[in-house]
Amino acid sequence: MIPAGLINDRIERIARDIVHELVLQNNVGIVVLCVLKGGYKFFADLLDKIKQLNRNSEESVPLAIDFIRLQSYKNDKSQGEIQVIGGDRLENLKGKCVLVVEDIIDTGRTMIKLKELLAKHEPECVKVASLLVKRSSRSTGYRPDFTGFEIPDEFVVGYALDYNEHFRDLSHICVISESGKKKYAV
Ligand SMILES: O=P(O)(O)OC[C@H]1O[C@H](OP(=O)(O)OP(=O)(O)O)[C@H](O)[C@@H]1O
Ligand SMILES: Oc1ncnc2c1N=NC2
Ligand SMILES: [Mg+2]
Ligand SMILES: [Mg+2]
Repeated sequence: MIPAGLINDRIERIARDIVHELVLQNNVGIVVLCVLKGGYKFFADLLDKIKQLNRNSEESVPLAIDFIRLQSYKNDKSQGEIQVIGGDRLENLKGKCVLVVEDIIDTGRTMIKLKELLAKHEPECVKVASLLVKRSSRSTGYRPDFTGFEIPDEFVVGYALDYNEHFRDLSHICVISESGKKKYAV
């Protein structure tokens, strides 16, 4: 389990790393791209921290935001096929530095698919921040540029992570029990 307080502290640290690496060393516009649905909590809290840091530093860079919805999980398994369900048209990413904000990298398929999609729009650079990275044998080995926590190969919910759309509203990140998986299986 990762309690909300620990998540908050870790996001403060990641925000600092991102501001140093991305915001201060960039002369192109930055677009922060939220990967819905699971990424929305990390996205909102991370943006708040980045804005706080921006306010305190003399130079602050305007951050544009964009959303894309990608779906591939049913129960606790990736369906292999990543569906792109709506989201902004990504034309305005051309020449920009894109910061992708995701909740978790498990097999890595979602991120690989997203990077392919983004490449078509010729961004200046793509950096990925994921709150969680799962150490799993199913992983393609993809690693994001910024990571919150490395977690063991367990299915977790809460803080916008779901199991068939349940438990996104939990404040903490918890491992779902076998009985919970059975009860909410589709
Ligand atoms: O690395 P992967 O194995 O691809 O798994 C990670 C992705 O799967 C989940 O999304 P999901 O398909 O559950 O959609 P959701 O974000 O709407 O919950 C999660 O939010 C990541 O986007
Ligand atoms: O542990 C997880 N919890 C929620 N959603 C996902 C997970 N792994 N890949 C997608
Ligand atoms: Mg997702
Ligand atoms: Mg999900």
